[in-house]
Amino acid sequence: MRIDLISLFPEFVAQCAGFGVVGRAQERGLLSIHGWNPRDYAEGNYRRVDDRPFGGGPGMVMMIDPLRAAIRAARAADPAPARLIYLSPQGRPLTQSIVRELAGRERLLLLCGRYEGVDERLVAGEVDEELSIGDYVLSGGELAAAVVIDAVARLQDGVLNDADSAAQDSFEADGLLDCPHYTRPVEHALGAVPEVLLSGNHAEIARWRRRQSLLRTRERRPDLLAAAGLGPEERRWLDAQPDD
Ligand SMILES: NC(=O)c1ccc(NC2CCCC2)nc1
Repeated sequence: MRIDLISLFPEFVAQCAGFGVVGRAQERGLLSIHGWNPRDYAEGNYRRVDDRPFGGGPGMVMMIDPLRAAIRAARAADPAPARLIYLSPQGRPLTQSIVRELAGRERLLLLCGRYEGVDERLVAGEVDEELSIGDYVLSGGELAAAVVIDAVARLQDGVLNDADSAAQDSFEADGLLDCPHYTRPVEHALGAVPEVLLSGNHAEIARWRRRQSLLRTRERRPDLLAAAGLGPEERRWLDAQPDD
């Protein structure tokens, strides 16, 4: 997958994407990230990329033309078509199902705003989709872009060495919260490991993990439980079994 970032700080996002599985994905050519800085396309000796907002008010607004030129340069750098995604609190809330959909694309163009945002005519005229990583305001879209890149990159074939780990991620499998995880030592001052996980009985372990996910989801995020489409036997099972 190819990802092009339009940002005043493209190196910021490239740095974030340089670690762990995403960094390895780049080393292995499963993912390539390219930065395009609107300042490189700004006119005048001050290379202006922002200006004061019409109608007054605090802060600055990113101007159309430097962004538009950077977008054009990014599109021209590769023949593969791509939809332009703008990261902002006004966007569609990002979910794992949207991540899965994005992960299937050949290419992503991510537009990262700064200041108070970008001129609305650029959004209306050039942006194909607006996405939000959550209901809070950041100083720039770069961190949101880094989140999208991480979530999408780990789903690329060959990125996670044990493919199951991605498939087993609760949001992956069924939209539920993840079950608890344990590792050595078995005994610890902070407590012991649930016996079932030491039993080697894989069917029983899978049942226990599923029920833990269900219990946790009901407890912490009942809204997700409703959307998870549980089978009737799981509902009975969830209500019937005592906590172990
Ligand atoms: N919740 C988010 O996904 C998000 C994205 C961008 C942003 N800030 C940017 C948007 C335009 C200027 C700064 N804040 C929050």
